[in-house]
Amino acid sequence: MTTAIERWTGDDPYDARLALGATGLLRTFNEAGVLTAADVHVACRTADIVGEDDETVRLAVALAVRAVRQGSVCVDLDAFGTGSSGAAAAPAVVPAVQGGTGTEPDLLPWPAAEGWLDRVAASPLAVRSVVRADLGLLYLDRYWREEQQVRDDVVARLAVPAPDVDEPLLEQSAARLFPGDAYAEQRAAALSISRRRTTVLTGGPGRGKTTTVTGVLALLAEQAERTAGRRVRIALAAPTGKAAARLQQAVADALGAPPEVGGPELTADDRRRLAGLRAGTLHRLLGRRPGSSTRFRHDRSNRLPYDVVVVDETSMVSLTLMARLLEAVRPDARLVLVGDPDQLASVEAGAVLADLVTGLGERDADAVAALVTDHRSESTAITRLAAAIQGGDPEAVLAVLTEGEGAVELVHPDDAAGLAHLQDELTRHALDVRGLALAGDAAGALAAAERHRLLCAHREGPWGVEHWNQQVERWLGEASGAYLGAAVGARWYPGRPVLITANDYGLGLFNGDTGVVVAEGENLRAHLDGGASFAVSRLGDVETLHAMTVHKSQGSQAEAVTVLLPDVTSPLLTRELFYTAVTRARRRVRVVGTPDAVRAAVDRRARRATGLAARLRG
Ligand SMILES: Nc1ncnc2c1ncn2[C@@H]1O[C@H](COP(=O)(O)OP(=O)(O)OP(=O)(O)O)[C@@H](O)[C@H]1O
Repeated sequence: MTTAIERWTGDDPYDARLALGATGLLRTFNEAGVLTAADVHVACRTADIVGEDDETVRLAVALAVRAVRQGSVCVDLDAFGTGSSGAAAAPAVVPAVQGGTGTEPDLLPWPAAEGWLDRVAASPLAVRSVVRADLGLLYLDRYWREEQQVRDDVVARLAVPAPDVDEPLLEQSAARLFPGDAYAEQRAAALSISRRRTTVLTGGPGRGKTTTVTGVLALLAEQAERTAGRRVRIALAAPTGKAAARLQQAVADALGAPPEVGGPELTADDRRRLAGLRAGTLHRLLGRRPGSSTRFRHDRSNRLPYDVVVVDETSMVSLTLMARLLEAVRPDARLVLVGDPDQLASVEAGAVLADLVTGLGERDADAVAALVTDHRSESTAITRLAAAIQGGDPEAVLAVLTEGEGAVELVHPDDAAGLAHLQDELTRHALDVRGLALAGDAAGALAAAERHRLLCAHREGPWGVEHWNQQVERWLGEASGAYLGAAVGARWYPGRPVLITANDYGLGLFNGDTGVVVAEGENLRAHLDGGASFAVSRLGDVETLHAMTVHKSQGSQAEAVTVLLPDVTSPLLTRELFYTAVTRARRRVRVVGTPDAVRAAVDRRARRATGLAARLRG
């Protein structure tokens, strides 16, 4: 085995992750913390049904189930087996968790890499399409089909003849909407998007993605009106409610903003043509189908009725959701996938945006438009920090963090004064939000909540969300002379920031929506970003949001951000996590962690095994 491997650890003989009935190889790998009970059970059940008793094949299937659980779409057995050369599409490269009770992964009886996948490919499990061996990788059937479908739909979209455009009009409007050298990069991207059916538009924070999208929409609306005499039908979507609300606000701001001197000029006609543009979640766009979480109302037989579909924060879109989106978009519609491929990938399996950028980019370079110029002047230190993380140079990252420009700082976890300062700031921030919420000022409380965000890698443990939520509630309670928080039986209180954790189509609530609980007379109401409000008794799946995970923070930003880096042994500590956390901040970033944790974060990649890039290339 050439790859470090993430394991669970524990010394409880009744741990639910232990598969008590397991035998042989699966038992050994389960006890070592490599496989969970669920991985073992799925492998055993499916193998039993087809009568497959080769233990190495069963182990391979269990590793494929495990891979999906960890965000990969498939597993590269070659990277695990002994005598392997360590293939490129390696499984998640993460450190072995120290102090496990079981055998160290390197000492486990891994099958020889040579011939392992071939045995699986010849097994009745592959013959009956339970698993698929393809591209040297092993897939569970569903993910293989989805990856194939995404590839086929993307390639089919590339083969559709280019849309008709009035070139002189396009050139003229592009020069008006993206004037001069300052907008040259965005103008080129906008022209390319306008002339194609499918484009991926990439760029980090502040690279001008929203400005480009707004300008493109104005170009296309003008083309539709002047050449076809009709309104262009536009859908704007993002994977979470929060990201959709942010997109909506950004587009509304761009449409409403007075033209800057030398900047883009949206005419009254542009504004009229785009008036009323609204953004929503991808789930809402595709339409719920009762009884199914993976199928939607709009699909291949009931396409979306839009000429242009723009998806923001595409890095958060899983393989499954991308498959559903691609089958629902009309083949002749323009599809613009916008995002930052350096961010963390989707919570569910896949790394679709990154795969599209590499795979599609190699197939058809014009299909990927990259914006690289930073237009944000608010904090150059944050920009430099993000660039240093992207560049993968730990010492450069530490240098930016310790230069002490005020906008970025590094606090050692043993620095008592630094932590006391953090406590003060968190308490003051929570008190501000509470004061406004007690006064019934919902808009003020929502705006105040956005001023600072505390981000953790983990949910549990001393550097996890649960601990820090309780901690802030205790400090807030002490400072305001009240008992606050679920820990003291007061789950709902004015000033409680909340995060919705499940979609509720009835109430129009989406996983990722955020808000604040506000006092209204005797009653408590949760006011959400985006305008809706509900009596707190109507909300089911909610968490407190004094702290949140970096994963959940994707698609949102705050004035200031504090990032709590976990210990170097944490498998979550990766470059993508660190970059995503830091780029949530608009003006100030405080990183709490040891220099070694910073180095480890920059050095480790959160790689996911997928075959999409290779499929798109081929
Ligand atoms: N070419 C440009 N010249 C000067 N300022 C620009 C240019 N393009 C965009 N801006 C300004 O830079 C800021 C960031 O632009 P924009 O919101 O389009 O970027 P973004 O990539 O969408 O950022 P985010 O990822 O944070 O949403 C905005 O204030 C915008 O007005």
